[in-house]
Amino acid sequence: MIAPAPVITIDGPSGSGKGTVAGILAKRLGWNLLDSGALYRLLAFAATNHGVALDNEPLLEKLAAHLDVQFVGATDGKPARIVLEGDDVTHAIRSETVAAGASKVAALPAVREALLQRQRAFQEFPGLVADGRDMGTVVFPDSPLKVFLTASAEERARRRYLQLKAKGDDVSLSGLLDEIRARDERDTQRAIAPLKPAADAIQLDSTELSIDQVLEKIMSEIALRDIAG
Ligand SMILES: Nc1ncnc2c1ncn2[C@@H]1O[C@H](COP(=O)(O)OP(=O)(O)OP(=O)(O)O)[C@@H](O)[C@H]1O
Ligand SMILES: Nc1ccn([C@H]2C[C@H](O)[C@@H](COP(=O)(O)O)O2)c(=O)n1
Repeated sequence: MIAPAPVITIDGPSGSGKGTVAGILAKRLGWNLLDSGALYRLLAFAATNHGVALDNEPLLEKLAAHLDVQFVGATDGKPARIVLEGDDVTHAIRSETVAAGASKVAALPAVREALLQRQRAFQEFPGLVADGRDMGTVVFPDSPLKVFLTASAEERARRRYLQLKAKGDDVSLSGLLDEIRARDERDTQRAIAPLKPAADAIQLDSTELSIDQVLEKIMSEIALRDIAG
């Protein structure tokens, strides 16, 4: 029997650097990338466009099962464009409003079930780097390397502040810290697939680490496990 493509999972709270690190790692290894948070963001965005309430589980389940989305091209390990129902929503789904909506729909069991196979379909050769909240605990429990990446809420808010300011968004540091804390609370306290480290995850606190230092630590775990050939 042929072994399935290897998966490296990177889970953690918002702003810990998962997406950044996963994108660079996927590019460096030449592997596929799954940004699972994008799927929850896309669902929240589509629901709002279609006038579906973010707590209407039966309708959200249907929408999730039939989500018409394409991840187009790839630069720096990330899709160049995300197209939802024919519209380019690459940037639109990155707002804090959409993030808060994503965190709400993600708490619904039927929604998570409807998105499960779509996420698993990303497991293709030569390998997959998957980032999210439950990649190591639920979606890819057999992953040979699970990383749980954290940072203090203050540092994550600071990073998000710099990121959004650089885009020209009018945001406040204290507002972002409140949003991050609210999202942490929802993501860790929900009944299904809560944000938590898998029992066999390695935990990395990036509060005082640069992106390169985080990558270096993960690369040495990859080498230790001889995962990437
Ligand atoms: N170790 C680090 N040091 C400094 N800045 C960092 C570090 N890691 C990530 N960043 C920056 O923090 C911001 C948020 O990072 P990123 O989007 O990767 O976080 P995330 O965990 O994927 O968040 P989300 O779950 O909300 O998508 C980005 O601007 C990124 O460049
Ligand atoms: N595997 C995942 C990925 C994401 N979510 C939810 C929780 C987050 O608050 C929201 C947005 O994710 P982000 O793009 O910020 O990583 O989606 C989840 O429940 N499970």
